[in-house]
Amino acid sequence: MTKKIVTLAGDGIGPEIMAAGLQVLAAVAPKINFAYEVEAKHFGGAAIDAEGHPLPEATLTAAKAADAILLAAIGGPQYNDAAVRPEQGLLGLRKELGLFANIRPVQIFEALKHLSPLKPEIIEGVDFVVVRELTGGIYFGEHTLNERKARDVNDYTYEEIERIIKIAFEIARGRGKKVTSVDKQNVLATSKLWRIVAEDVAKNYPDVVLEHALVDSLAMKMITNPNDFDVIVTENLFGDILSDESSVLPGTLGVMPSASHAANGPSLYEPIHGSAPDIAGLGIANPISMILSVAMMLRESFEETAGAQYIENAVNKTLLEGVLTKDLGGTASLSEMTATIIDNL
Ligand SMILES: NC(=O)C1=CN([C@@H]2O[C@H](COP(=O)(O)OP(=O)(O)OC[C@H]3O[C@@H](n4cnc5c(N)ncnc54)[C@H](O)[C@@H]3O)[C@@H](O)[C@H]2O)C=CC1
Ligand SMILES: CC(C)CC(=O)C(=O)O
Ligand SMILES: [Mg+2]
Repeated sequence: MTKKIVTLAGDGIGPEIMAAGLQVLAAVAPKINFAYEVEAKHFGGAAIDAEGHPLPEATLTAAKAADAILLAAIGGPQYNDAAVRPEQGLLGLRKELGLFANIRPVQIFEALKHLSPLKPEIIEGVDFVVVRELTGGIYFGEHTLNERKARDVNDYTYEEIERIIKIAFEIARGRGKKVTSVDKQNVLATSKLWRIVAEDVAKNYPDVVLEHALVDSLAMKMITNPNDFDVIVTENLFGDILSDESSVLPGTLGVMPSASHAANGPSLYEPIHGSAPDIAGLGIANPISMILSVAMMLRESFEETAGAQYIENAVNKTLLEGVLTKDLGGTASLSEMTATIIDNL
């Protein structure tokens, strides 16, 4: 049956990397007999410009009816002082679709080892997953701002914490059997509850080791001892920051994909980075984050493991051949890298 994929290209480098991701999908589909149709929708700043809202009704309706959603990136400095910002569309979409579980894998491609700013012996074998809670916490609490005082509310219910911790344990069960739950339990009430829930959930997973870590020192250990981690689970804000930090291990945000899942309904796949306004339109963005998001979609929404593997192998081969974009210290353009990945499929 033909699968319906809704694409949200968004802003900045978004349209460039989305085009690359779709070219790779089109090239791999015949190899795996994957039938799909694409419906492109306005989203983020592009939707504000076209329709006056970052998440137009038609976009939301199409996303809800999709089999999977591909999102590139949104945002840009031109919206910094706007009454409505692209980021509100992103948060709104996550909330509307109930995409509470954001999975951000961190792996080091063989070819990238020598490009990492860290010593090869530190990053050798690194393979962990950041599981970020995506529809609660401080991004979704009340925000008030006046000239002399501002306030952002961070709240979590037991159930919101429980469902994301369960996801982390399920993932850990299928891999290294270790969960590192990250909080700021020495200060925050939400973190005290987080730790209690983590302990409760752990009782149902005797085969998985649970450890707790405070977010400040964890941020340091992620860089000095990245091999200590298997599955890291944490709240929305900490997960946002820690996952960007984890991109230092491979050396660039440009190779970092993600998947976001709901209890029911379509999943969404997107790079972890933003719209990179500093390089937008130059044709030099690294498309791998988007291309690997396509691979995650094939594997996690459509059980097309072979298709995902074709893409991942082609990316690895391309990097080994030394076809590198500027963020990786190379001179390849986005289109040269995409074409080489397609040749290597
Ligand atoms: N999911 C989304 O759409 C997200 C949107 N944003 C938005 O993106 C805008 C820019 O935010 P920044 O803080 O600059 O973060 P960013 O992630 O867009 O860029 C940070 C740095 O990484 C580089 N970079 C990112 N992706 C790259 C790629 N594929 N290839 C090569 N280099 C890449 C950029 O050039 C920049 O130097 C803001 O409006 C922000 O709100 C930020 C994060 C996520
Ligand atoms: C608007 C932000 C919450 C987007 C972001 O930084 C992210 O999802 O990683
Ligand atoms: Mg982020």
